[in-house]
Amino acid sequence: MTGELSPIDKAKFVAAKRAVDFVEDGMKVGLGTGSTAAWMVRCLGERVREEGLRIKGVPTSARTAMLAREVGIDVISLDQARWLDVTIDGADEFDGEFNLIKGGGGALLQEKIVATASDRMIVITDASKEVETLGAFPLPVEVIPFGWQTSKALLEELLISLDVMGRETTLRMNGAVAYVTDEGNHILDLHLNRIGNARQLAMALNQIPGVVENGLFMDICDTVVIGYGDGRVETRDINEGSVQHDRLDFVEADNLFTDLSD
Ligand SMILES: O=C[C@H](O)[C@H](O)[C@H](O)COP(=O)(O)O
Repeated sequence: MTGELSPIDKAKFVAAKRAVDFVEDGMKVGLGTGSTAAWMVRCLGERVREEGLRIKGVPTSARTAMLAREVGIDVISLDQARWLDVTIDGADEFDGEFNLIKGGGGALLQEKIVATASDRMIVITDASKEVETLGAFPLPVEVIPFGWQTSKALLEELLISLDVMGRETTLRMNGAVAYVTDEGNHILDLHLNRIGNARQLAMALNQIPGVVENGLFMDICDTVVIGYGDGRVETRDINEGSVQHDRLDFVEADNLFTDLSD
């Protein structure tokens, strides 16, 4: 099966594999959402089964909860956990200061709450997600369904007042109907190209009535683990200012591969 993995999936796998080394016995762990995070959940499940690692996992979506249970992780809610030792999650973009765009998979709200309630957030990613300036990836904004078109209009006015470059705003669709998040909300994707002042935009977006949360994760991520298709892994830590390199193989992906489409 490993022979069929694309270089990008290999990169995601090795990043996930390295990141679960940070999880220790007894920890409460936030479990991210997305294709990269799904590898991490599988790798963590393997440690639970093989090493008897005792952890509690707090999933950030219904799909992650299902996968976590499938691989043998003890799942609890954030309210049961209250505070977490670490959260490991993917990202759609990250910059040099470890600020992120997340929510490409629609899970940004639970992801932000869980990551913020953690001592440490580790992002796992392939190298393609690194950017100089955030914004090439459309920025997801979660809005409540009631009056979403009014929220969209207010949001577009805000972008003009902040002089943000690209201003196209699209309602995320699921086939012919509006996409609905785990919390029953919709997502507006902002096609901005380049976000000059992400900090200012993140704060201003959440002031708009109807906006629940936005996909800018500012000052939340501590560590970025970058995987490469040839098995190399780079770990950057913002607090220690360190960069570590090593190399993993793909053998274990054979056992862990279940459903890449997550
Ligand atoms: O809502 C989804 C999450 O923010 C994901 O972590 C993000 O979209 C990255 O997903 P993937 O690992 O599939 O590229």
